Amino acid sequence: MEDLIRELPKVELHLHLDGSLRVETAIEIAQEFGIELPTVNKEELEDYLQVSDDCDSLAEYLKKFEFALKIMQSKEALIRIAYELVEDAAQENIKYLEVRFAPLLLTESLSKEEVVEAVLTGLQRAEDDYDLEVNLILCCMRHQDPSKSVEVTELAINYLDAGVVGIDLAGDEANFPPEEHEQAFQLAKGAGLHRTVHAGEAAGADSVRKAIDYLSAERIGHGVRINEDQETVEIVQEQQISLEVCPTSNLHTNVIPNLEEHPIKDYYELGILVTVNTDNRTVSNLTLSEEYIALYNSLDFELSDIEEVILNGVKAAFISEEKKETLINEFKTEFKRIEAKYKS
Ligand SMILES: O=c1[nH]cnc2c1ncn2[C@H]1C[C@H](O)[C@@H](CO)O1
Ligand SMILES: [Zn+2]
Repeated sequence: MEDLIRELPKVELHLHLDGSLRVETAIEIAQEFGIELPTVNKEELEDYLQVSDDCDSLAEYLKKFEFALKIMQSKEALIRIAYELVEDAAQENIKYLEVRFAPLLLTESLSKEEVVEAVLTGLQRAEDDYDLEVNLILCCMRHQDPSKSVEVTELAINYLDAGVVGIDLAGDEANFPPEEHEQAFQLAKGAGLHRTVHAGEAAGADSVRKAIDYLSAERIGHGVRINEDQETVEIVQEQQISLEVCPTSNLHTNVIPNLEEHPIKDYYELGILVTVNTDNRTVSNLTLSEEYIALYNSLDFELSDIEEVILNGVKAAFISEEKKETLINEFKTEFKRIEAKYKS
């Protein structure tokens, strides 16, 4: 079953570039550019880039991005890291990928335009070399002044036809409410940019409601805690807001006590459009296939459920209805072929 899951065509919608760089790459870039790291030993550096079992909150989890952000301040680094992330995704048969990052955290020596262009270059080179489509989402950060979110949105609008499809709001949810960023998100909506918001992770259902009401979120990053309020669950159902669920990340930020108690199965059974994602491959030391295997082993998802969740990912993707239909048909054919192969 595990091999079969690895082979299934997949989609990933919630994946942070700065939480997913290869540890070896971090070391090589640091050496090449004279960036100081606490250690150049791979196993030791993993402790700085990966979350430990005793991480007890999102705020603590977010500290794991410090060294990655230091390494990602040059064009060369950004091109390489973006390329390698798509390569890693292609290796587990991801056919459609949305990558996200916060451009304003990477402007120590580059302009924000140079940052976005370097990432797009890396993504597009990998798209040319591998059989998958990739789009980019730019993150606004909760702790930054709302005017910075407007700046990120304007940047996203400039690259709307060049690979950027939407904006996100990320960062410390417990201490910074979403409504302050309303102007940016309404600007995005008016310009035809898609909107996703991290919510219902380190704060409750109220945070999800605000993301929908003030920020016109079409998708919610995580949304684990919507079940704290029945009305919010109903709104998510009625408005067909999709959830970018990242079960292992939720375990690491201490939103759930163990995978078996993750509410994703309840949401799936209610007909909510749940999708499955890794969030941060390096921080959580995880692949998307492993995340699906966890659903199978810990949450009683059957193969048909897993396939349905994969198709939910296509339905929730920030692409045209036409592309969705093409991908859904391709995936269904592949599902049948792979199932037949493993039966025989
Ligand atoms: O799960 C998350 N919740 C909130 N913020 C997050 C999460 N994972 C990553 N981030 C932040 C840290 C990164 O620097 C930023 C942009 O990728 O997004
Ligand atoms: Zn995230």
